[in-house]
Amino acid sequence: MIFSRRPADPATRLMHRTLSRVRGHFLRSVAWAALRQSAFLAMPWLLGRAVDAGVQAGSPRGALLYGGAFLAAACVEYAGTRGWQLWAALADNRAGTWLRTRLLTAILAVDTDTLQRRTGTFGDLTTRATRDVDTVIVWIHGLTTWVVIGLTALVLVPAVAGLDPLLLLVAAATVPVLLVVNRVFPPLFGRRAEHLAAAHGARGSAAEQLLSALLPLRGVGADHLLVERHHRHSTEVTRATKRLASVSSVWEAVAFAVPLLAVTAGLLVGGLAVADGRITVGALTTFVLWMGTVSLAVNAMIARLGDFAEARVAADRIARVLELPEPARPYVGLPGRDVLRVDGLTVRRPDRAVVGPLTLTAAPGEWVVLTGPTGSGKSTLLRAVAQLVPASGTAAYGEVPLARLDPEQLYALVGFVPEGPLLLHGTVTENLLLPGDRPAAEVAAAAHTAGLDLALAQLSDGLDTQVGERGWALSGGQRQLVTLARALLRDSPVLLFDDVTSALDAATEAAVLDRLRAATADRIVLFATHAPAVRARADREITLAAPPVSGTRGTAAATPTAPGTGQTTATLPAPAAPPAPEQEPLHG
Ligand SMILES: Nc1ncnc2c1ncn2[C@@H]1O[C@H](COP(=O)(O)OP(=O)(O)OP(=O)(O)O)[C@@H](O)[C@H]1O
Repeated sequence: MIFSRRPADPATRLMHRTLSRVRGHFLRSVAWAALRQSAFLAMPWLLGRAVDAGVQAGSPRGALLYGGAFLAAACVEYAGTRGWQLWAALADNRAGTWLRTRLLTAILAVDTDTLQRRTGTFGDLTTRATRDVDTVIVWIHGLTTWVVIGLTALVLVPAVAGLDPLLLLVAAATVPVLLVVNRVFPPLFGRRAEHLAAAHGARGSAAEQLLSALLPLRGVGADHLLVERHHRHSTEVTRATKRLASVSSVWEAVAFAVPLLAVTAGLLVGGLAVADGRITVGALTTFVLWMGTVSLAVNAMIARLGDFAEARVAADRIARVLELPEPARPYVGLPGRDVLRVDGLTVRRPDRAVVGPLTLTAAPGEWVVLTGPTGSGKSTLLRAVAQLVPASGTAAYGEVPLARLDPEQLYALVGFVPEGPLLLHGTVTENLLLPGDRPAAEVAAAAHTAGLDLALAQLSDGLDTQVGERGWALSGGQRQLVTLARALLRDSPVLLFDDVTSALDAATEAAVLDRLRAATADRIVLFATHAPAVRARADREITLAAPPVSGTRGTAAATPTAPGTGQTTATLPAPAAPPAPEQEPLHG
């Protein structure tokens, strides 16, 4: 049974699971489609009967009777088609929503390194959530057609045999040819569909980079490279589309021609049978019309096989993201205010120097600064504490390992502000309230602590200022402070700040840090920065050693130093190892 068998490979398993989510809608569409096809198949028979027995010279009775019967069949056909398409559309819509939700849930439950390993780039990930999901739902939409095809075969085999066994033989001669055709083409079609999906993913990435990096690269005169890269990938999509279309067009044309050849043969054989008096003209009419229906059914079958091949490729791409670990279950018994314990936290990445180990304990009210040379791993370790990159060692709040928390609990406990502030199109307030609604007084307090009154002083709309796409209508410092205020609003007992004051002038930075220090008297703050102003206000400082030269194993031991001194015990930094390219290089 289509819903109960457990298929082996992840793509087919995902397709089955998606279908079983919309079982009710699908079965309704099947019922309506069966009704429609029954009426559709009855029409040639009615026509044949009308020719043979119904329509007679001198009497309108037969014409009226068969005309009425034909109209009734047409009405049933209309109602059936409507019900079929309606339920199929509802099924595919619901399936698409379910798949996209699963995809988003899986993405949110996983760290960025793992996600990147599985999907390559964010542009490609977007393609999986859009084009690939759409491809799967096209398959779901078309699935009902198989019932129509099956019903056609079920009805027409005995019906054609009833007209004349010789006609059935002619119709049956098409089957082996069709089987061969449908064995030769699908593997080739599948390979080319796979190539096309990959080309779409690469173009999605290029489009994403074009939009996000155009401004910075225009500054160095490299924007044309992004445009060229997008163009190159578009050309590849066009090429892959043409290659797929060339297979599918031959496949479809050959498969469609076979039943038409059978009609030709049937006309000859049937015509001779009419001449012999073995069958009537009406029966021959019915046969020819039915073979027309067979042509349509074969055509639909080829289209559905193509949909299936493409959907398998798309489902495989989606399944590779969904294979990510299941989200953690909510942890019961979360402590109130407690200490943050980081023990031997180490990040290992292929072809990169080891980052860490980091070991520290911080109590509520403490500010700990993580400092060290460029590339020493400050941001990486902060992300590892926030569970955003996979790491060995532990980070725990009290006795609760952060790795065991579900995302909701983790984000309630740990607020992380990355180095590059990202805002969404809308007002400052809307950006502050992205994590959820908060009372106006709390918004005002967080905005004040983050120094938005200072940073937005020259903007007449204040917190109602439109920030523009990705916040580009604000200055770098303003953007940093909005993201800082947004994190403060979450009231998390642990705050991780990655160089969040790097774009501020000295006076604003000092004012913001003083307010922040006062507002976080009962919170743990971990700062990754070189900024002297932050280091001067910290209780403790941990200095990471310089990253080792590429190819060697890391020895980035963390060295604690005296509280508030701003002094480090690190030796002079060695030159940072150049990072291995992760994506297509910009040159060439
Ligand atoms: N997603 C990633 N995949 C692989 N390697 C990464 C990734 N992110 C960072 N790295 C590498 O980890 C190392 C540490 O980078 P990180 O950003 O943590 O340094 P940092 O000390 O914060 O530097 P800076 O002071 O410049 O902000 C670098 O060699 C970097 O190339």
